[in-house]
Amino acid sequence: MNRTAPSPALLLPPATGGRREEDPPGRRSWVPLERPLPLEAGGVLPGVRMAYETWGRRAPDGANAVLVLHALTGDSHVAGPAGPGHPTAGWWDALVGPGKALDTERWFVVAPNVLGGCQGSTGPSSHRPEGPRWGGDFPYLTIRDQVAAEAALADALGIDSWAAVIGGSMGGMRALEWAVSRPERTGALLVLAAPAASSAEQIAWGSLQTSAIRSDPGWRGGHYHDAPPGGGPHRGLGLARRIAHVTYRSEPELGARFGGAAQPDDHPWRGGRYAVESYLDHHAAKLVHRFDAGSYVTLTESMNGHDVGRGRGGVPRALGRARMPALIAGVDSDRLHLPSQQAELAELLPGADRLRVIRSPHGHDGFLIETDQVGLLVRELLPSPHEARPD
Ligand SMILES: CC(=O)SCCNC(=O)CCNC(=O)[C@H](O)C(C)(C)COP(=O)(O)OP(=O)(O)OC[C@H]1O[C@@H](n2cnc3c(N)ncnc32)[C@H](O)[C@@H]1OP(=O)(O)O
Ligand SMILES: N[C@@H](CCO)C(=O)O
Repeated sequence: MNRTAPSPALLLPPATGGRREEDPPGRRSWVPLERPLPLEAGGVLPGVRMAYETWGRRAPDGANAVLVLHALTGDSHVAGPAGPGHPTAGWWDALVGPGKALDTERWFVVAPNVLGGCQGSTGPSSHRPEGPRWGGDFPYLTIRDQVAAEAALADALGIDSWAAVIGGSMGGMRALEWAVSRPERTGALLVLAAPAASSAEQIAWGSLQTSAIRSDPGWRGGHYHDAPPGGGPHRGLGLARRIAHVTYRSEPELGARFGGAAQPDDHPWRGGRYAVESYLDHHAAKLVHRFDAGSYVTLTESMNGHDVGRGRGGVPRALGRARMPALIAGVDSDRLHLPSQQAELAELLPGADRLRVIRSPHGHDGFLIETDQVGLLVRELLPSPHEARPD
């Protein structure tokens, strides 16, 4: 068992209450969208900018471009060390680089920060074009809006069509939306641990998390970004992360790692914590220091509203449009995005053959942890070397 000392972050407020768009940019680039973005729920979002990172070299015709889409609290930093502008090391560092599954000698890998996020792209912590931060006035976004912004980014980068679109969890929802709404721009598809539509239970988990944030007095209707240091809803965000993290891991894993053990020197009988509580506190504290609560609410609501079949005659009909080669994978121990949901996708997508199963004790987070297995899927999906070279 890991014996990390209890983190004080939820007792002592963090310095900022969440990351802000002015943080050092690191290797990120930005593209401002030329026009206000029409939103599925009505209205437009003006002044959108999309942050992204790239690896490898773009072929003159852009045919070697691969789009990689991150999950809820991820960002554009798929590969590379932590550093200024990058609070965490690349979340798929094992997959992107020379000779790796996403071989940067061949592929031009592009990863945007999702619209509504807090790592460079426009979100609730961003300033309006001419005014204060959006805060609680930031509009409701759907997965479709996020993909529309990513398509505008692709336009700006001169990429007509992706050789492949790859994503897990919320990134998988967006990858699926790319395939259904823009099949001509999606050469191949890899969806990991994501459903065609969010289920009642997934919405229930999400709503517990947004309720935790909104019930924090520091939330102030979402208008907390200019509050004094630590005045934001960090307790609510920490609670949301604790709830979420349980759903990201499996019951057998938590049992094997922590069981009913007390955290050393912090026994529950003396007002202390169980080891598993300490573990959740640790993950909560880390998230509170690197993520904005407003973005967490916005993105969770986007996931809750995910339904690739909405207004398209239902899921089977919508998926029938996506005829590109597709691989659909689930994690066998995932209790949040159930493998049965991915089996449905594999059944209904014309270009998919069967469900691919990632074997992992770690639950939903297996799509982040089991990089050897994910790498094999990526290699299987991508066209052979002679079909895609930078020059
Ligand atoms: C697609 C995307 O981009 S999604 C974004 C991905 N990134 C994240 O989600 C960031 C948060 N991190 C995580 O969720 C996980 O660390 C993963 C999924 C990235 C990796 O999982 P694992 O390697 O299995 O890490 P695990 O869940 O065991 O956590 C390890 C941490 O818990 C700590 N820990 C373990 N036991 C305890 C305990 N009893 N008390 C306190 N802390 C503990 C460890 O010290 C370690 O801390 P560190 O990460 O600060 O070094
Ligand atoms: N650990 C991942 C899981 C969500 O899919 C995240 O925080 O984004």
